[in-house]
Amino acid sequence: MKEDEFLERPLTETEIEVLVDCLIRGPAPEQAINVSVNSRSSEFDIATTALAGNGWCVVPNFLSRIQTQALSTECIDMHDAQLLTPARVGADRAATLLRGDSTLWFQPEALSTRQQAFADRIEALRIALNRDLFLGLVDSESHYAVYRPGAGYARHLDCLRNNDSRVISAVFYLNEEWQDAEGGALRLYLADQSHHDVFPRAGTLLLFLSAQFEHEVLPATRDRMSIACWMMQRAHSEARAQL
Ligand SMILES: O=C(O)CCC(=O)C(=O)O
Ligand SMILES: [Fe+2]
Repeated sequence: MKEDEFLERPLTETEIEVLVDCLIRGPAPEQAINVSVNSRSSEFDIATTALAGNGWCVVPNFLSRIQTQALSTECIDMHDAQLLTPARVGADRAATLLRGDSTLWFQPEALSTRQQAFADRIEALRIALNRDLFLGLVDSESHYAVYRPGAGYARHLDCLRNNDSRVISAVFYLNEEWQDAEGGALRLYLADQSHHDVFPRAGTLLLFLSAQFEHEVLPATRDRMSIACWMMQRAHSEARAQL
């Protein structure tokens, strides 16, 4: 294949895997040529450009339909088994007025196969964001969230008190055949005082800068499932402590 031809089309999944692999581990000798040719091009180019311009973006079909359905089933099963617990806001145990979801944090050392598929994609995205936007993201954390009908999350910012480590908020939705009339939009408040509603359709990933965008989860008429994820930089307080 000619090098120009290679650059003019999006990368295949295999090429992306190779690229990510090389970024993490360094290229295997037989992969080195392709990777150097493609080091500025990835399937997340549209997302990183939009994020750089607007501070937020929507990535459709972040995982395959089968992978998304598998996560959705696992989330429902874990919810039915009462493994999710009512979320808290900071140290407040009676926060249900502000926030009505139940959550279960992913355990990085004990991910299910389906959670691993999500974590691998997030890792590829984290690497692309660092490469293209120099965000210095070192880690991520994720949890399942279920909002029962009528539950929401009042307008808020995702930054934790006394901790500036969260840089990117990423919300991945797990709801098949969601209808707008069922509500449940994530309302993102924009700098010009307008807002943008993102409906929680299966396969959609919403990304936004955690410190810049207040947002709110509107109540829905059916169960609403998602994976909420944050990509983090080293907290400045932590960095200072290590100096
Ligand atoms: O589920 C969503 O759309 C957003 C959830 C959220 O804002 C949060 O967990 O901080
Ligand atoms: Fe949030």
